[in-house]
Amino acid sequence: MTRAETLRVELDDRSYDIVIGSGLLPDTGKYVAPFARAAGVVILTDSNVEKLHLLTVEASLEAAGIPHRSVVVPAGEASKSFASFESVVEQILAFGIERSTLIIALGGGVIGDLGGYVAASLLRGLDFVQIPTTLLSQVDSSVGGKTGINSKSGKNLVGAFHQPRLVLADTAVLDTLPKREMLAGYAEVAKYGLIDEPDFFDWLENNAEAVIARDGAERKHAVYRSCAAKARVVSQDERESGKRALLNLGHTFGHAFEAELGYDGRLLHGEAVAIGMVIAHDVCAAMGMAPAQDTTRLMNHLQAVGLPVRASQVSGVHWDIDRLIGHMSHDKKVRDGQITFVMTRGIGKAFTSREMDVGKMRAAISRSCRAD
Ligand SMILES: NC(=O)c1ccc[n+]([C@@H]2O[C@H](COP(=O)([O-])OP(=O)(O)OC[C@H]3O[C@@H](n4cnc5c(N)ncnc54)[C@H](O)[C@@H]3O)[C@@H](O)[C@H]2O)c1
Ligand SMILES: O=C(O)C(=O)C[C@@H](O)[C@H](O)[C@H](O)COP(=O)(O)O
Ligand SMILES: [Zn+2]
Repeated sequence: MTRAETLRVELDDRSYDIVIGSGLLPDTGKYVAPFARAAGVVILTDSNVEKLHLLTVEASLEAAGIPHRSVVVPAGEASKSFASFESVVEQILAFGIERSTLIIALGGGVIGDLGGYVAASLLRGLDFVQIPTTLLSQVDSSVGGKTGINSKSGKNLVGAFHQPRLVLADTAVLDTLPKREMLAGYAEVAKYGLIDEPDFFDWLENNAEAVIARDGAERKHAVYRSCAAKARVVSQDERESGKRALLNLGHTFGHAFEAELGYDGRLLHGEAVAIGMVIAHDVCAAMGMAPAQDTTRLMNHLQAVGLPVRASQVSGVHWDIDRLIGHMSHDKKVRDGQITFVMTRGIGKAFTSREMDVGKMRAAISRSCRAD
């Protein structure tokens, strides 16, 4: 077995490990065995990951004597839908499952969110294991138990908190990931530095290229550090009643862009988050609470790695600011009709507040949407 590092998400009654290493996928059976029963496992994956990595996982389960079946959905955000949820649930029920059947979500955040919600719903709750295969899912979505699908009204509006039993992150599988997807995941890596780890942001400024380019020590460090940050927050605030909301930095804006485009792939989640994080810094600078140089520093870094930093970079879209602000009203951080925003005093100094200057926010969104 390859050398792996293990982190633990500490929760009252459902603590679990995050195992991170290079070349773990062929050992899936050994890692999953403690959670698999005679009823076996159902692997949920998407049409891209099926071609690249499903056989490795199936062979490993075979070798470990674990009965398995697979369900494949089309790749992409559109699979986080009611239609896809129904189709997956019906296919799995037709297999004849039991409460001890284990679900494995093998794929990116779409598969993790959909698979986790399917697991939460089937027979009122099956155990599941996350095997994240994108940078985004390895550093963020596989950890923390937020599962769900999108609705016409907005992003992730239907779902459940359902923690996995194990997260198995093989950094070598990222070698097959397209560059654009790698960059989208990188936005969520940078997010941890921006929230409260300025030293990590400094490190990323010097090492981003290596993190993105190859399965080496830098990539493993970035995945480990991101998971450690997320595990810490989730252990303290599993259900987002306080600190966990910081993980939403840039998301109130980013989700509005995604919803407006109907999740059609013109803007990936991580790209939307990159643009949203810039808006968050920009509006806080305009409100006089953060140094304007930090917005510039953030934009320079994201641009240097190849991420979009303005909504105007999505070609052929004329953004309607009122509609974008309308989408924001569906944010899950709305209380008593008011959004709790993730604001910042500068890089590494994020905080939550309801004291948003709506005029300055509108201006910051407009600056992002305007080509210049
Ligand atoms: N639950 C959470 O806490 C959380 C956190 C962040 C994001 N999310 C959600 O995650 C989703 C985005 O996840 P994502 O960026 O992983 O997208 P994704 O799941 O769509 O994967 C991106 C693309 O990469 C392909 N792919 C996956 N692994 C591959 C591999 N190893 N090699 C080649 N291709 C591969 C997929 O088929 C897909 O086309 C969004 O829906 C977002 O809302 C959830
Ligand atoms: O885990 C969390 O908490 C996050 O907010 C992580 C985000 O990166 C992620 O996109 C999450 O799905 C957003 O959650 P939502 O509750 O705003 O839909
Ligand atoms: Zn996110």
